Amino acid sequence: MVATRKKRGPTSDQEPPLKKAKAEGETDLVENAEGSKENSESGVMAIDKPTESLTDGAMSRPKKKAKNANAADDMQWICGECKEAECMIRPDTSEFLICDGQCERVFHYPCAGLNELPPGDEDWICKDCSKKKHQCTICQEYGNDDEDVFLCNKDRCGLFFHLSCLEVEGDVEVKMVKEEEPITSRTATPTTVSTSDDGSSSNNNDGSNNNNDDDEEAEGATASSRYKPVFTCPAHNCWTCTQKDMIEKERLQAEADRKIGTSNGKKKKGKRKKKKVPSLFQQKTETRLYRCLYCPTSYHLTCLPPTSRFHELAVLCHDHASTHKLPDLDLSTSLQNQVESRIDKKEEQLSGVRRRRLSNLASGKNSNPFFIGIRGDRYTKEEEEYLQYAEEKHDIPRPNYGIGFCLPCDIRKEVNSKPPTYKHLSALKYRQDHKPKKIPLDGERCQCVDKCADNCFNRLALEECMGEGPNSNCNVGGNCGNRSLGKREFVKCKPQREGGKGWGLVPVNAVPKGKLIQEYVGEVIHEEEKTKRMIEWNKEHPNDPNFYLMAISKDWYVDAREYANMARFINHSCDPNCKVVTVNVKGYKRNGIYAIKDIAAGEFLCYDYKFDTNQADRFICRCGAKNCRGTMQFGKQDKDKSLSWKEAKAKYEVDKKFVEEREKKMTVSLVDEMVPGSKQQKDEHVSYGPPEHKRAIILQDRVFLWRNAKRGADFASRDARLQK
Ligand SMILES: C[S@@+](CC[C@H](N)C(=O)[O-])C[C@H]1O[C@@H](n2cnc3c(N)ncnc32)[C@H](O)[C@@H]1O
Repeated sequence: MVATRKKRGPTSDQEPPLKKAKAEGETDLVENAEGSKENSESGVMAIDKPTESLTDGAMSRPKKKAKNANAADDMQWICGECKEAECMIRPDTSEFLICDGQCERVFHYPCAGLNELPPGDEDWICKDCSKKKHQCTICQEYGNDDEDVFLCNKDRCGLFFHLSCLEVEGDVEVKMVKEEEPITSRTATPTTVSTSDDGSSSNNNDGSNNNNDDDEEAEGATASSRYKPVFTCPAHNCWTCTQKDMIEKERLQAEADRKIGTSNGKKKKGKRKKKKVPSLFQQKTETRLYRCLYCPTSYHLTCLPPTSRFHELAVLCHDHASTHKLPDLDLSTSLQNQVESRIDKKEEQLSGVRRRRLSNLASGKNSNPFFIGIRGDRYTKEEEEYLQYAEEKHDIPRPNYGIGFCLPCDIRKEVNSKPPTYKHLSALKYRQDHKPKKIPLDGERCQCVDKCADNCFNRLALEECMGEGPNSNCNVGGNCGNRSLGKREFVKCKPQREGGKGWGLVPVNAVPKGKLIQEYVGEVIHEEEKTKRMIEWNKEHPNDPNFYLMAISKDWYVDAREYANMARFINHSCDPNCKVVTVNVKGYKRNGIYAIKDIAAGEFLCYDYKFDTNQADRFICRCGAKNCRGTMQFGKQDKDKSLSWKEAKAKYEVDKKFVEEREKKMTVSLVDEMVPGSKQQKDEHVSYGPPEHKRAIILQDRVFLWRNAKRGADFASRDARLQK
């Protein structure tokens, strides 16, 4: 996705997309794998001087393109609404809109509720700015501007806060200034300072001021009309650096180092005095901050704690890393990925010389204090020697990303960072108070001899065999072959990123057709609880695209959002290699995911979600299959494909004729072999499908055999397929 950026004022200290990042001491950055400046189609870019900064990035509407647009104009940003670089509603949408109001956020225009881009030469104000209501960046609750929530005073920050939330956050100084004084005076001297000694602000949420010094002035006027809180929000300080104990540790370490230096007598007479290097924390105050996509927590690049997550588009702070999702990153065009593959390539070339990985060579000196062993911004002496040696002796040119090349973190670890966490379950989790009723098994014993295969009665009735001996429903017993869900005979799988769909699941080894892969487990909840959870989740996470609810029986659902196993990662495809089948195991319905094709090791598993929704457009499918119906909703394609009455009748006639002819030809009756009981009963089984008393269960489980058996549909074409 490519977009152009509207020219804005000078930079502040926020720099959301890491893609445009330059770390401390880093030289101007990166070229693509071929060494040329990155082309704009890829969304990956070369950066000269990032001249501006916005919380969620900024793009122009077409006519507002910056006059002096440079290479930095072509870059990806994150939409303030959907928190993605790519628009989910209109994937072909390549342009962002920037709000000309106070928030200055950017949006995909469909996410801003527009059908088309407004004219480029007119100002456009987002919904929140026009209503003068914004979300508090800490608690996410909406409030009226300048009454409940207040804008951070820092130039072009755009974030709003409740004063009470800032108080909880701590360390934020709130000053009250008279409204008639220009608030924009970033230089304005506050008339009053109302923070108490313990650091807490004495302001009320409505901005009123209880400070006695100002009682006189405030008399006769409502405080909110005269005073306004002025503060710099936490987004402008590095969270790590403001942890006092760390600063103290740094100070002690520096003191200890100084003492060792002096006692070793390193300062020799006559030697040129070494330039004083500022401490790590002093250095950092000059550098940019990277703000969490969901809160004001910001870090220096070198201060990102291991519990945060990030890639070149965005950062999730230590609080949001496990509960929120990073924007999708196209690995094929990812800057980090490209740089890493160049390192790999270089290492391969050099492997005859030395086999050690560049990334293992990092010294402590400039390395990230949180990621021990990961280089900061320079090659170490050893790396320098190594590259020089390769160049001189083996004529291998130095990588042209140059010495200053720096990656914010170990690339693979971050780009392919861990899948979202959930609480692992090995079986369905029922609620004590509210549980589905046990559904008795049919009670008929199967007639299988060595093995219960596809023609086992229990299997056909979507029941697993259980027990042994006379009371069992199985003629074989033990390892009959129709007990895999009960025995949890699952296939070993691992989660893996699946482009455009978040995380997916792949089997470690090849899986033959028909095999059970995993069970879809989670909390078993009733319809009412499901509705309640959906409403709550949508309210709290309006942009979360992931759904984990699966029907298990009438009015009962499995919710795999919080409690689950790996099956929760299996994505949808319109041309699936798996299928979900609801099976009765010892009286309880369970959803097994079975292979319907031979599946190679490492091939993404997928089944048709058949989403029961009337919002087809909200559930856009990106499976890429030839027969993709464009949505994960069920039925759209089926409706299009429905036959006309004439066609249906013609088909029926063909089928009828086929069955009649086949019956005449049959020398051995399949019925006699397969179905127990008298001739009359057998015919009934075959002509009318399973017994009538199973009708409800079978229809509920969508066993289409029932309909087929009843109507005799499409036998001719099925037979033709089998013959093939
Ligand atoms: C059960 S989750 C699957 C795991 C999910 N990808 C993740 O990262 O946790 C279902 C969600 O995955 C995404 N998804 C699955 N298949 C998809 C597809 N074919 N196209 C687009 N999104 C898909 C959708 O957001 C969907 O709501």
